[in-house]
Amino acid sequence: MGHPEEVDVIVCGGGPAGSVVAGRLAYADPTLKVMLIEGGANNRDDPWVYRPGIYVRNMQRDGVNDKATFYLDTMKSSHLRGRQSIMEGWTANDLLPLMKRLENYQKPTNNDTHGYDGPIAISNGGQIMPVAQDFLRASHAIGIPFSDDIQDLKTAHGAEIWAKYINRHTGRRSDAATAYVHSVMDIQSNLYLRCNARVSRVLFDANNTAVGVAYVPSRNRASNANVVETIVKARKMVVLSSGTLGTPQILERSGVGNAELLNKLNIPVVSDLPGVGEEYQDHYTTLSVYRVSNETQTLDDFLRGDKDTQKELFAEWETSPEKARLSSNAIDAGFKIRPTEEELKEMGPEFNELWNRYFKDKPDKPVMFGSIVGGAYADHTLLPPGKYLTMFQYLEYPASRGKIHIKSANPYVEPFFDSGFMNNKADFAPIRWSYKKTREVARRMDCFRGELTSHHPHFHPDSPAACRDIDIKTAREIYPNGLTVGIHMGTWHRPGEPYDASKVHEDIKYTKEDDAAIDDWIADHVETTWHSLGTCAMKPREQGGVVDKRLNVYGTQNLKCVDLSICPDNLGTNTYSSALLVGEKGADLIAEDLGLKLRLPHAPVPHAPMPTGKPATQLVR
Ligand SMILES: Cc1cc2nc3c(=O)[nH]c(=O)nc-3n(C[C@H](O)[C@H](O)[C@H](O)COP(=O)(O)OP(=O)(O)OC[C@H]3O[C@@H](n4cnc5c(N)ncnc54)[C@H](O)[C@@H]3O)c2cc1C
Repeated sequence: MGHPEEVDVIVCGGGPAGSVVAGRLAYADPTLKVMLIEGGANNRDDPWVYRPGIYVRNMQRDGVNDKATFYLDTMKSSHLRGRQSIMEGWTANDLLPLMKRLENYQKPTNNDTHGYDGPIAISNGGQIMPVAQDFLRASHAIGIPFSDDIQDLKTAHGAEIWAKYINRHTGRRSDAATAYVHSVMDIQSNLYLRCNARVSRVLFDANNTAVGVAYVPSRNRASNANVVETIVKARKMVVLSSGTLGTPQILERSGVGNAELLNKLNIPVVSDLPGVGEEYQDHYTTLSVYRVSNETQTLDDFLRGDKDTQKELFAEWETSPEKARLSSNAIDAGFKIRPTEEELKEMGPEFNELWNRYFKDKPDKPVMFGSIVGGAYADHTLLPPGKYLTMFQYLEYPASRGKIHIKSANPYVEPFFDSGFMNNKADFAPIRWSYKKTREVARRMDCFRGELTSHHPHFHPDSPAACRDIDIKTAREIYPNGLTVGIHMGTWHRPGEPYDASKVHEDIKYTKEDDAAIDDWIADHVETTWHSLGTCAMKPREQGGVVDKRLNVYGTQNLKCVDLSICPDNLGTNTYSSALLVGEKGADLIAEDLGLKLRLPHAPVPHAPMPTGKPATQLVR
């Protein structure tokens, strides 16, 4: 049966926030017709989505990846910082019940910040790699204490076995669509899911009331590349949940944005909101890769495509997914950190100014996150053989800002995007500091066998801080019959001594030149964590706000934004949680507007098909 041309509520975008809104509303009232329009493919029971250990496959830029859209910086720019106060109804105390409502927390805990019967399972995954314990011991040795929960809304300096959105009973990723959308579609018929469809614009009546949307196929294969739109009407509400990068583009194509830009593009102005698409934020990441001993358990052979290893790991999944190695993403431990007084002195005036203004009196705000991956998080065709671990350094509250704007009313035209990364100098010091911290942790791990020099700052070869690659003993174990093992011409390969972690007590000393080398490396390699937020901020209109505290878009009716674009400031969290939370809050607000009561707990989460012991189809799409 075809989908209706008119429904009650249209949700545009089926990421975590949109899935929560669509699923919660549809489940609340089986007579309410809800349509969820999603640009990507349906993920229902897709083994390339639900197995945590293969997630990198979904990030390959191979041209046929229907699970990702890639945004490339088109220009550079510079922005100033503008922190905002919290709006009424959005304090941690207001949101805590909603955080609990979404969780099915499966870790032991000593605090009361978690929920136990929500749709999203959280656990350590089925297997914890031994490098995680090695990491925790080494972190403790440099003053980062162990905690059993650094996500308790208070801890800002501590290390833990990393919690993940994985159901420990099934080994599966706890994705929002399965939890909130497929669960409802299994038992009710009022939720319509339209995938591979890109919302081009919102339709308004003469009073600026949203009355529907137009969408186009995600890929334009129409004759003459014409834009062929389909219209769906919404009787009650249009919700934009297309994410930090998608939502502002839809608004601008609909006439909601900076009037100057819209006039240039011949788009009739519905609401002049210069804040649309501005203040883009992210968590910035750099990653450094280390050599580890050949006995260390890592995912390298699996990731580089070793056939026997892949066969073994896939087979393990098919028989007991709940404890298979693929039931984890190999990111098994991590920390949040704040600098000491001594460390602050070395972090320069720009960061100290930011510290005094923003962090000093907020002991629950971490400056950096760090985490360990049991394997090289890199293209393995570009790496030497052997085993690796990767240290991630994440900047939680960057001062830099970016922006995204459409270049055309045509939904297929790529936008202008400036991530703004590092355009505020204050962001260098914390990343530099945490590079040093993670390096000190790595050096103290039992498995450590040197730095993969290509993935570290290029210090002067004479500097005591210069990186040292794999020692010859470990290298010989990799190629016992190799005729070139141990030769080194020039300085690019500087083998370390055979390693003994128990002898590491002193921290590496860095000179000004060393710090400059780290900053160059940061500038060259800093990356997204895909924790994008902030382009349709919830704050007063006169301050550049786009939505009010009920998530209504200023100057319009029946139109809300519900996704991470609404965040006026950054978040020291994993943003998937925050997106789900914004979805829960949005669902509450819309239910109130429509006079509905949400039904709790949510519809049962489907986990079919249960493993049969036979390999599932490994479709490469
Ligand atoms: C590779 C990767 C790894 C990540 N790892 C982690 C992690 O380990 N932990 C963590 O907490 N977070 C992680 N994140 C971040 C997390 O996924 C995001 O913060 C979260 O998904 C944001 O949710 P959202 O609902 O605001 O928007 P999105 O997830 O961006 O959802 C928006 C949805 O709208 C769709 N869409 C966009 N434009 C249109 C349109 N015009 N019409 C219709 N549909 C549209 C998109 O296809 C998408 O499904 C990761 C993200 C990525 C990409």
